[in-house]
Amino acid sequence: MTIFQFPKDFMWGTATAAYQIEGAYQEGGRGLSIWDTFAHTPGKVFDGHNGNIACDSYHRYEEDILLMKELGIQTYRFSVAWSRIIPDGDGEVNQEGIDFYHRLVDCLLDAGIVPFCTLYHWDLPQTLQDDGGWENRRTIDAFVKYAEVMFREFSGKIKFWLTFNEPWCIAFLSNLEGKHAPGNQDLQIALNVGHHLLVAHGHSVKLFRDMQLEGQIGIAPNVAWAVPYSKSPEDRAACDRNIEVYADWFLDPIYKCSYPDSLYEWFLQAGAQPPVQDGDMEIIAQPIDLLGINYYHPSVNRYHPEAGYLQSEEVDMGLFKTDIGWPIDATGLYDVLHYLQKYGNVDIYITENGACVNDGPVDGMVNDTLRTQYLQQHIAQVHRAINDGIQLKGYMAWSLMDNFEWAEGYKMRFGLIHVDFRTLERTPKESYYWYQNVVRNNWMETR
Ligand SMILES: CCOCCOc1ccc(-c2cn(C[C@@H]3NC[C@@H](O)[C@H]3O)nn2)cc1
Repeated sequence: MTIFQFPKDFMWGTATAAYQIEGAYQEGGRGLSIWDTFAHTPGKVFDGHNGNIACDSYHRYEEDILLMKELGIQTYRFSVAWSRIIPDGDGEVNQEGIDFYHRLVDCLLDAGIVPFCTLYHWDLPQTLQDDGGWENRRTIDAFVKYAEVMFREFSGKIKFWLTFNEPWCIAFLSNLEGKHAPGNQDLQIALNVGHHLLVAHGHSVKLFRDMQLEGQIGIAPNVAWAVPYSKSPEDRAACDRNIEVYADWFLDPIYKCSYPDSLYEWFLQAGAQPPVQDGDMEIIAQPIDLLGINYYHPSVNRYHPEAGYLQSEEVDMGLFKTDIGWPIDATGLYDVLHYLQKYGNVDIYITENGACVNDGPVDGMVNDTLRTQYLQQHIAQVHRAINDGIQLKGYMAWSLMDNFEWAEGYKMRFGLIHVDFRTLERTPKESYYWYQNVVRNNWMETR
C-alpha cells in the first residue's frame, strides 16, 4: 500500500459552471446568453436538452453547499452568469443578479468554503453576440465593465478569480469546430475570438491591479497532452501543434508577450492570423498570480493531411475509456504539468479533472467505481508532480454533481453526486464518499 500525503495548505475542491447547473434561465432579471440560443436551436444539443432548469441550483444552492460541507472541501469553483449581472451585456447592472451571487458566496463562506470564481464560462450575453460577440472588440470593453462590477461588489469576499475558462473551447471548439455556442466554423473568426478574449483577460488583470484588490487572479486553459504515434518528424510536429493550440497559443501571449511562432506560421499558411493591434500584446502579458489547469485525457497523434485544421489525427490505441469515449491515462497529467514549467514554476490549481461515468442509482447507491479509480490515478500523478517541486496548490474535481454537459446535454455525467433530472434529487455516489475520505485526511492511499 502507498500513502500520498498532501501539503498542509493544499486546497481540495469541486467545480461547476453557471449555465450547467443554475437553471432559472428567465428568473431574477437574467438576460439570455448564447448558450440559451444554441441549446434552443434544434440539432445542436443531444436530444434537445437545454439549461432552462439544469440542476436548479439557482434555487437549491443551499442544499448543494450542505453537500459540499459534508464532503469537507476547502474550496468551490463556480462561474458567474454575466447575463445575470448585466442582462444585455454592457448596460444596466441587475441588482437581483448581484444579490443572488451574494447569497451564494455568503452561504459558502458561512460553510467555511473558499469561493473560487470564474468570470466567464462560455455564456456570453446574447445581445453582445447580436453585435458580433467576441469577434467585435466592443465585447472587450463590455467584459472589463462586467469584471469591474464583480470586483467592486465581491472583492471583499472572493479572493480567487479566473477570467476565462478554457480559451481553446471559446475560440476553436465554438468558432472553428462549431460544436459549442455560437457555432461558427471559420479559422479567422476563431483567431479573432481567441485574441479578443486574451485582450479582455489582460485589461481585467490590469484593472484588478489598479483597483489594488486583495486576492489572486489567473486564467484556466484546458490542456492537451499528445504523444507521437511514430518517431517520424511529421508525427512529432502534429503532436506539437495539438499541444500548442490548447496551451501555448494562449499562454505564450500571457507569459511571453507573443504568439508561438510555429503555430502562428501554421495558421498564416492557412490564410489566418490574430488581429493584433498596437498595445494588445503588452496588455495581454499583465502578470498573473495563478494558472488553473483543466485536464481530462491524453492522446496519441499522427500527421494526416485531412485531419482537420492541425492535420493531426488522434489514434485509438485501445486504452480503457470513460463513457464519453476519452482514454484514461493519468500520466498525461504529470507530463503536461512538466511541460507547463516552460512558463516558470508558477502556482497551479487543477481547476478541472474528472471522469464521465454514466452509472445511475441501484438501491439508492451509485457504484461509480471507474470514477473513483480515475480520480485515484490522477490524484496520484498530482502528488508525483508536487514531489518534483511543481507548485500545485489545489485540486478541484469536475464536477460536484451531474449537470448539463454542453452539446452532450444530460446524457454525459461527470458528477460526484448523481442528479435525477426528473425530480432534481441529489444522490452522493461512491466516488463522493471516496473523495470525502481523501479531503478529510489530506492524504490518499492506494493498494
Ligand atoms: C471532432 C472535433 O471534436 C473536438 C473536440 O470536442 C471537444 C468537446 C468537449 C471538450 C471538453 C469538454 N470538457 C468538460 C467541460 N470543461 C469545462 C466544463 O464546463 C466541462 O463541462 N472539457 N473538454 C473538448 C473537446
